[in-house]
Parts: sequence; C-alpha cells; structure tokens
Amino acid sequence: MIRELHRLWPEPAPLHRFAALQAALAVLQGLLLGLLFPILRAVLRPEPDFAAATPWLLFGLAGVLLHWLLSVVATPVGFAASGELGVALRMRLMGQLTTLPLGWFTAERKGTFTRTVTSVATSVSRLCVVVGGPVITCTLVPVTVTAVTLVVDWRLGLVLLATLPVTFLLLRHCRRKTAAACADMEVAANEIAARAIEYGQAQPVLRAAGQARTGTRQLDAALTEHHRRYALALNESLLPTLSVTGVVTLGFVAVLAIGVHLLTSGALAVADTVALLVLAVRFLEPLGALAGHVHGLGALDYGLDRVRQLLRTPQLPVPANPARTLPHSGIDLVGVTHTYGPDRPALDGVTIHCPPGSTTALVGPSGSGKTTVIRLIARFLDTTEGSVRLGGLDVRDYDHADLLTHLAIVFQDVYLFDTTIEDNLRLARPAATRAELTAAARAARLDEVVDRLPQGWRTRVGEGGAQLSGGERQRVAIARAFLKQAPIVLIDEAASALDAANEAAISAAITELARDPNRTVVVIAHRPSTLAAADQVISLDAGRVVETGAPAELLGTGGAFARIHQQFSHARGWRIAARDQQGAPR
Ligand SMILES: Nc1ncnc2c1ncn2[C@@H]1O[C@H](COP(=O)(O)OP(=O)(O)OP(=O)(O)O)[C@@H](O)[C@H]1O
Repeated sequence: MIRELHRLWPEPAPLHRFAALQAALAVLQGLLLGLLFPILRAVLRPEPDFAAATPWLLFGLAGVLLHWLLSVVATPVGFAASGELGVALRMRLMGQLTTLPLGWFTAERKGTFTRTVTSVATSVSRLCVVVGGPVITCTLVPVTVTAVTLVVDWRLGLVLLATLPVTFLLLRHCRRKTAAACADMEVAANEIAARAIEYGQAQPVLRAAGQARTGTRQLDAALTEHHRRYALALNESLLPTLSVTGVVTLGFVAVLAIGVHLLTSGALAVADTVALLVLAVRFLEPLGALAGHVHGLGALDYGLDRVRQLLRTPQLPVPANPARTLPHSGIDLVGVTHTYGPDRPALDGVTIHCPPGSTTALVGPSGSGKTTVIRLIARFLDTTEGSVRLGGLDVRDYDHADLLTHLAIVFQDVYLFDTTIEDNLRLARPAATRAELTAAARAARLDEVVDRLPQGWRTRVGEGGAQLSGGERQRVAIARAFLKQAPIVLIDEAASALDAANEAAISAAITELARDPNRTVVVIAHRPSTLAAADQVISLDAGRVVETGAPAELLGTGGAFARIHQQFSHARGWRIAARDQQGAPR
C-alpha cells in the first residue's frame, strides 16, 4: 500500500512527516511504559526509596510533555498531508482525463470517474491519515513494548513476540476480505445510483403510464441486492475479526498465567510483575484496536485500486513529431473498420471521400454507423482497421489538441455551461471581438434569441443550458462553429422535432455553413433542407456504404436514399430541387 501511495503521489513529504511523528509517538509511548520498571522497583518495596524513583519520574514527566507536544504538532501535519494528498490525486486524475480518447467517456465511465475524483479521492486522502495514523501507533506500541519486555524478562517477552505475527497475519487476511467486499458493494451502489437516476428521469413516462407508484421494481431490486451484499460482506469479515480478538485475549491470559507462575515461584519480583502486567495490557490493547481499523485499511486499499485503475486507462497515443497545420480541409476514410466490442463492427470497410470545401450528408437507419464516422473524423476514437485522413494526413499524425483547433463540432445534444450566453459562445474563440460575436450569432440565427432574452448577451443559460430550448441550444453550437472559423465542421443535426422557427433558423444556418467554399462540412442529416444543401449524400446501412452521390442523382436510382427521401416528402411535403452546373438550385 505504501509503495502504491508513492507511485500515485511521488512527493509524499507531508505524509512522511505525519508517519514519522506517529512512529515517534508510538515508540515514546512504549519507552515511557518501560520507565515503570525502575519506578516500581524503587517504590514497591518494604521501604520505598522515593529518591531513587525521582529521576525516572522526572524522565517520565519530560517524556509525557514531549508526547503531548508531538501530538499537538501531528494533528495539523496530518490535516495538511490529507489535504495535499487529496489535491495531488485529483490533479493526477484530471490530468489523465485530458489524455483519454473521447470515445472512452460513456455514461457509465463518466459516473465512475466522477465518483473517483470526488468521493474516492476524498476517502483515500482522509483514510491515509485517520486510519494510517492509528495503525502506525497500534503497530509500533506493541512492537516497542515487546522489545522492552524482552529486555526485562525474556519468557514473557517471547509470549508477546509469538502473538505479534499471528495477529498481523489475521489482520492482513481481514483487510483483503474488506477490500473485496468494498469492491462488491461499490458495484451494487453504482447500480442503485443508475436506477435512481433512471427512475427520476423516467417520472414523466411512468406517470403518463399510471405506473408512478409501481415503477420502482428495478430500483427495489438494486436496493435489495445492495443489502444482500452488505450482509454478506459483514458475515465474511466477522470471522477474521473475531479471530483477532480471540488471539489477543489468549495472549493476555497466557501472560497473566506465566506472570503469576513466575511471581509465586519467586522468579519475578512483585514490582516487575506489576510493571509487566501493565505492559501486557498496553501491548494487547492496541492490537485489539487494530482489528477495528482493518475495515478502514480495506477501504483504503480499495480506493487506491480504483484510482490506479483509472490512471492506467490507455491514453490516446501521441506521435513523436506531430503535424501542426492542416494542409487542406479534405476528409478521407480509407477502408475503415471500427469495432466497439465483441459484436459485429459498427463500420465495416468504409471508404468516403469529402473534397475540400464540400458538404457531405450522412444518412441511414439508426445504428448504421453515422455517429461513428463523425467520432472517427474527430478522433474521439481510433479505427480498428484502415485510416482517417484530414488534409491528406492520418489523424494519428496530429497532436489531438492541435487537430481539434481545426474542427468545429455541433452535437445533437448541446451542453451549455451555466454562465452567460456570451461566455458560452466565446468558448469557441475567447479573444473574439464584439463584431465577430455578433456576426457569428447572426449567421447562426442566434441574434433573434439573444434579442428576446431579458438580459441579452448577459443572460445566464442555466445548468446545461436549461433556460434555452433544444433548438436554441443548437443555434448556440452552430454560432460557435461560425465563430471558430474552423475549416472542418462536423454536425449531428437534431433528430427530434423542432418548432417551425427553430427548424427554419437551423436549416438556414446549416445551409450557410455548407455554402462556404472554405469549409468542409460533414453532417448527419435528419432534415430535407440539409440534404438539399449537400454536394453528396453517403447512405450507410449496417456499417457499410450502400450509396454515394449527389442528392438529385441518387433520387433517380430508387435505392436507399430515394426511400428516405420519400419518407421525408410524405412527412413534410418537401422535394429536392435539381441543381444547375454551378450547384445553385434551379
Ligand atoms: N460506445 C459504444 N459502445 C458499443 N457500441 C456502440 C457504441 N456506440 C455505438 N455503438 C454501436 O455501433 C453501431 C453504430 O452506432 P452509431 O451510433 O454510429 O449509429 P448511428 O447511425 O449514428 O445511429 P443513430 O442514428 O441511432 O444515432 C450500433 O450498433 C451501436 O449500437
């Protein structure tokens, strides 16, 4: 565990100071107990010799004062060490976060990461001091007392010495059991959290279905499972804990019996017997207390393991000499296969060519692989086979942070920070001038939204952007894309129904982005107007490209795209206008 801590926190000087103080306190306690021998020998005799006892008493007094002083110093040192360790662990975890492939961030992993950065890191840093301190004391006091006893009477010393390894081995076993139980209960706790969130989110559906009271089945099952595992964990750790207490009690009985025997047989003086019995009590007491701390140690082992596992997550490989600039804005996927898990590949031998300045619309049924194409272009994921090329270079040849400066991405579910609408837009270009902000907002039809808001640009948008509608949030994201002036724009168009104003505004904004000859746009299209603005449509099905061509061309083939178009036409009374040679609608 200590080695593990060193690996996670390479500069643990504050923790060393705290451990050294605790060790000093423990050894001092043991040595102070040793003073009982000369003191009792001087006092417990027919004619007590207080003069002989006085120097030892003075020694004892000085020792007690020193002990008090060290304890006073140890408390703030412990707090500081715990605080610094917490900060160091969180910094390392947050540092790791920025190097992970974005495809890693599934909902479940985000939950695990949040718990590790918050509660696990806090518990590790707290337990290191709150449990680590007493464990050092409870280990070193018996060791020092054994050494003192061996010096005075080797027979009693040997009894104490024999108790130590048995107790420590049992405690180690206890600790392993507790760590395993913690891991087991964490799985059950995660399940409860997931079901509780789901239950909260599903309230409208459950109420609409009249199942508000009965819809807790899964949550109930998760709670029952957690309770079952908790009871199991308690049962499993009970036996080793009771064994430790048993060994400690047996050790005390043995010391008592041998002490009485030595006293009655005249082999040990009364003063030494009394002192040895006091020492035996102080030897066994901390060992018993250790059993109480073993659960904390198990939880500490488990917490350290969680932090280590996260820090070991493979990072996105960085090339030795990364390309910094994008030669052009063309995009190519060459024989790309991507597999998420053991199932069939999400993309299977996909080849796509998007010339610089063109607009490509991706269409296809749900699960056909459209989002995966976007994720691979942005290198949120790496391909399993084949390569993704931006500006003629493999995405793996760029530094990922640099690569992202060339991309603007508009997600379907836009997340906004709980700050002003201006700050949310500035995220794309913090140094943008007022004129640039206004121009981007106008292009994305966000200006209409800003004008309507009570405090205009200074209006706070609420957590996640809750003060704005889905369509308005997507306008902010599109405005970010305009403001960033990135040569490559990736859009996952909102699939849900929008009101007429948002629908028209977003369509117009995407069409404007698509018309810009300096931008290459790839859009997952859900709206006819977006398809109409595209130079080419790529139709995907089950991870394969089934059709490629200009929208008007593909209409005539009667294939997959023509069928999608027919659905759109029925749903919205819409048709693709044929384009003239220059690409302008006729
Ligand atoms: N993180 C993931 N882990 C495992 N499988 C995934 C993951 N993301 C997507 N998939 C699977 O990969 C396949 C392609 O998914 P993808 O999201 O790319 O399709 P899509 O065409 O964008 O679908 P939709 O239109 O519903 O968003 C699907 O079978 C999907 O279940």
